[in-house]
Amino acid sequence: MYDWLNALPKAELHLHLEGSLEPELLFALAERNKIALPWNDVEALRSAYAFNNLQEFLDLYYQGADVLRTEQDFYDLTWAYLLRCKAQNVIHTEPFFDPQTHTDRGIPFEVVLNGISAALKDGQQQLGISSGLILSFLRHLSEDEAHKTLDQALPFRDAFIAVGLDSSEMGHPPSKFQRVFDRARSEGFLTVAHAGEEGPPEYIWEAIDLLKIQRIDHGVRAIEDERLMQRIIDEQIPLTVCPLSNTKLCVFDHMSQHNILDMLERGVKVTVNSDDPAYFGGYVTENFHALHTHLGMTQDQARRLAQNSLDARLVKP
Ligand SMILES: Nc1ncnc2[nH]cnc12
Ligand SMILES: [Zn+2]
Repeated sequence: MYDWLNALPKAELHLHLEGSLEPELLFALAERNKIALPWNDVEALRSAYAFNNLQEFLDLYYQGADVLRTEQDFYDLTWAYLLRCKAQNVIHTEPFFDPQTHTDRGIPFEVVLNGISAALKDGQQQLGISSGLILSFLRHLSEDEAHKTLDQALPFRDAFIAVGLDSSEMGHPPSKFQRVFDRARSEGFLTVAHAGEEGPPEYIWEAIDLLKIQRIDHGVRAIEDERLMQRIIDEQIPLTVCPLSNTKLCVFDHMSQHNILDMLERGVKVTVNSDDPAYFGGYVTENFHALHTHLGMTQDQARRLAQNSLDARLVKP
């Protein structure tokens, strides 16, 4: 089944480039940039990847991103991810990057963007993988900070298809970013937002009604609100679900409790994604395979999930 799932053509719609930083590359970049690390080796770092919640993961994710300093570093990060896409027949990807994670450390916005964009262009030309980049605001920071990031992005507007919202969800509802999302939409960007990963269904309502999103990232807590479920089904609002992430971050205690196939069978446009594969133990195929192993996902269900990912692209082929 693994090989069959791997060969299925699919799109990835929820992937943080910073979360695809494998420990081996993290160590190589630390050496290249002469940065001392608090871990002795790759194994010691990997063994730190045990999380009780989103925040514990984010603390390590931001620490790991500190090795990314130069345009070449961002190129290498993105290229390594695109090679994984090629190996798993991901024919299209719409990755996130978090500019504030880097600009707050003094890395110029253009350094980050140039490295990523050059790799995405090579991915199209050399690997045949199409893409659309999503600029994600960090929700634990202020809306003013997000406005400044949007200002920095406007001269490069052709490099992005959408803005998104990620980082610590609880206490940072979508409504906090309504004005900057209004502005982004008026500048021609599409919008997506993480909502209902750890946060309540109310945050999903706000993402739909206030941020006017095209897709919900995660959204698994929608199942707690029947009226919300009907809305998502009626309007076919896609959810970019990340099964391995949800179990690693204890959103579900075990994969056998995940609700993605229940949602699929109820007519929700759910898709399968890897979120932060270097930290959660697998890329897209591993996520599909876990659904087969623990939930008995059939080939027909896998085909529908893969088709949903192609249908839910923001960049139409
Ligand atoms: N799963 C996730 N949720 C929120 N912010 C993130 N940043 C990277 N991964 C994330
Ligand atoms: Zn995410």
